[in-house]
Amino acid sequence: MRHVYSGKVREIYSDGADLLLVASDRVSVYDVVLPTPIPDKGALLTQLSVWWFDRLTDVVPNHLVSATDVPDEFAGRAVRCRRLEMVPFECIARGYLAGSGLREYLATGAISGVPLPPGLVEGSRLPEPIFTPTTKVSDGGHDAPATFDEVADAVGTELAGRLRELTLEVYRRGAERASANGIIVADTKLEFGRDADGELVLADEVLTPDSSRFWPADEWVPGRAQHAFDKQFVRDWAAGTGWDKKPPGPEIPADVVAATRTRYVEAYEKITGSHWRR
Ligand SMILES: N#Cc1c(N)ncnc1-c1cnn(Cc2cccc(F)c2)c1
Repeated sequence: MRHVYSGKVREIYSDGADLLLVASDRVSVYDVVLPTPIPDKGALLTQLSVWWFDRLTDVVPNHLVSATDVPDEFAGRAVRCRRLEMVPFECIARGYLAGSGLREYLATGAISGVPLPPGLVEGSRLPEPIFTPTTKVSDGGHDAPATFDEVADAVGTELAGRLRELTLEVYRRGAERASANGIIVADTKLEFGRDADGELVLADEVLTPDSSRFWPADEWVPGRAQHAFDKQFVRDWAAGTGWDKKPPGPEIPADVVAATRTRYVEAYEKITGSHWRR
C-alpha cells in the first residue's frame, strides 16, 4: 500500500490495482483543518456515501470494489475502489444559492454560465436544480467556474451532457430523500471517472455533509447565511474565540466535539433510516 494523495480530510492510497479512499476524523471550517478530531466522522461519512452508492446503481455504476476489504487501521472509514481516468471537472449540482455560487450570481446574474432570475438572495431555492461545474485546481486554490461549453470542449458534447444529466439526477435523489427527513441538500459535488471500457463511473464520495451543503430544513430562512447541519456548532464556537480564521485553528472544546459528532450521527440516521452502531 502506497500513499498517493492527501486532501484536507481524506487520503488516497494505491493498493495493487485498486485505490483506498480513507476518510479521517478531521473537520475543516473556513477552509482550515482544525487540530481536534471528531470521533467517528470519517466512518459516518464513509458509510453514508456507501449507502448512497448502493442506492444509485440504477442511475450510474460506481467505483466501489469493497467497503470492508480495507486495512484494519482504516476499518469502517475507507473504501477500496477501482482506479479510473478521472474527468477533470468537479460536477456540482445546486438547488439553492450559497457560497461561490451566490457570489457569482450576485456579480453576474449567472453561475457557470447558467442564467438565473433576478432578485434571488442568499439561501434562495432555485427555480430548478442547475449543473454548475468547476475546473479542478490542483494547487489547493479555489476551483474556477466552468461553463457547459467548456466541459463539452474538454470531454465532448455527449459526455458533457451525460455528466450534467447524471449530476442532476443524483442530486435530485439525494435532495428528495434528505428533504423527507428534515435536511435540505443545498448543493453537492460529484466526481466521475471512466473505466477501462470508457464507461462513466461515479467516484469519490456521494451526498455527504463534506461534499454537499446540508441545512436543517426547519431553520431555512432565505436572505441570510443558512445554518450548516453538521458544522454550525464549530463555526459558532470559532466565531466566539476571536480566531482570525487562519491556520492553525484552535483546539475544539470537548462539548463542541461531542455535539458535532452527534450531528453527523443524526445526518446518517435521518438519511439512511438506520441506527448508527459503532
Ligand atoms: N475517487 C476516486 C478516484 C478513482 N476511483 N480513480 C482514480 N482517481 C480517483 C481520485 C483522484 N483524486 N480524487 C479526489 C479525492 C478523493 C478522495 C480523497 C482525496 F484525497 C482526493 C479521486
